[in-house]
Amino acid sequence: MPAISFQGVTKVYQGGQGPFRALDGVSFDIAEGEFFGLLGPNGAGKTTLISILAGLARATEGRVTVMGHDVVSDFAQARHALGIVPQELVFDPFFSVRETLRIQSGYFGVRHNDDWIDEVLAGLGLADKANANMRQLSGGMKRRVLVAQALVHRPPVIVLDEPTAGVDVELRQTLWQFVARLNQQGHTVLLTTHYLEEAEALCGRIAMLKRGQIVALDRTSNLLHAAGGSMLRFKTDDALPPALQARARVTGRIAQVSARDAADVEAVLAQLRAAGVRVEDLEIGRADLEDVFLAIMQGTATPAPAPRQEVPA
Ligand SMILES: Nc1ncnc2c1ncn2[C@@H]1O[C@H](COP(=O)(O)OP(=O)(O)OP(=O)(O)O)[C@@H](O)[C@H]1O
Repeated sequence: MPAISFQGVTKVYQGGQGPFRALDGVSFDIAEGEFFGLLGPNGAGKTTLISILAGLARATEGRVTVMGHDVVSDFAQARHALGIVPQELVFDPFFSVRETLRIQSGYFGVRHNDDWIDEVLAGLGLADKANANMRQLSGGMKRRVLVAQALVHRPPVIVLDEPTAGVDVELRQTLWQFVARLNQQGHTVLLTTHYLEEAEALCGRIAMLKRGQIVALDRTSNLLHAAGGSMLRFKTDDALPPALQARARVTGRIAQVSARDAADVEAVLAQLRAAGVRVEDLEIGRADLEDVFLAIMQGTATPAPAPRQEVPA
């Protein structure tokens, strides 16, 4: 049984300019124990998909289950299996951190869970703030409490929606260490993020969403591999020869060209030389997830083979 299953999920919004398909037949499964990344540019439909998963929005068509529970017909069970860390901060300022977490536990019918609350507080670097009032906390500390709140009922499936937007490096590290530990203990994690290096470091598989459709879904290592092994980056004032233009990304004076392997790197350099392109500050590096992401979003890469339902190792 998958931890999360999206089956033909379509969402049509009725807007001023007629109906708009924010999601168009999204289907994929996330297996139990996976650390899964959902990436996409602004407006791709990530928040819409997460809202449907959380039971906050209804799919126009299709079905979503969490640990086998339908998010519509079996809402309470599905919601209980989920720990969702939302983007926005909403708290009652008069309660302490511990009270806030106890109240949240109560919503899920969980009591006498102070040992777990202590573990979560320690894991998130909040142990010394347990008795502080919410209004005394900095924005970053409040964000940690938000994560703690999502975890009080020990959900098997943890959903992090842009959890590190505008968050400092220290919190990002604390958060990732803790979430990685929970994942090792068997919790399934679904992460949406704009920080591609985070997704690359943490996620075993990644789905990329573009205009409401899944355009790539594979193991992170396969996506990186499919993008071509290397990336040449250099500065130039000259126009690239047409053959290279087609596979280059140019931003101002900076050009980036992907290459499959060392022989291909040689071939690119030879083409530049033959065309008389003057190159400065040449660097040859490994393609990273950002390269993959941009290539797929711009349609210059063959995306990884159509969504595969591959069970993680
Ligand atoms: N309530 C709504 N009514 C009409 N259109 C909507 C509504 N909510 C979202 N949309 C549209 O659906 C599309 C997908 O939005 P969504 O918020 O899911 O994208 P996203 O991938 O989460 O983007 P971001 O990274 O900016 O958060 C967008 O074009 C958005 O304008």
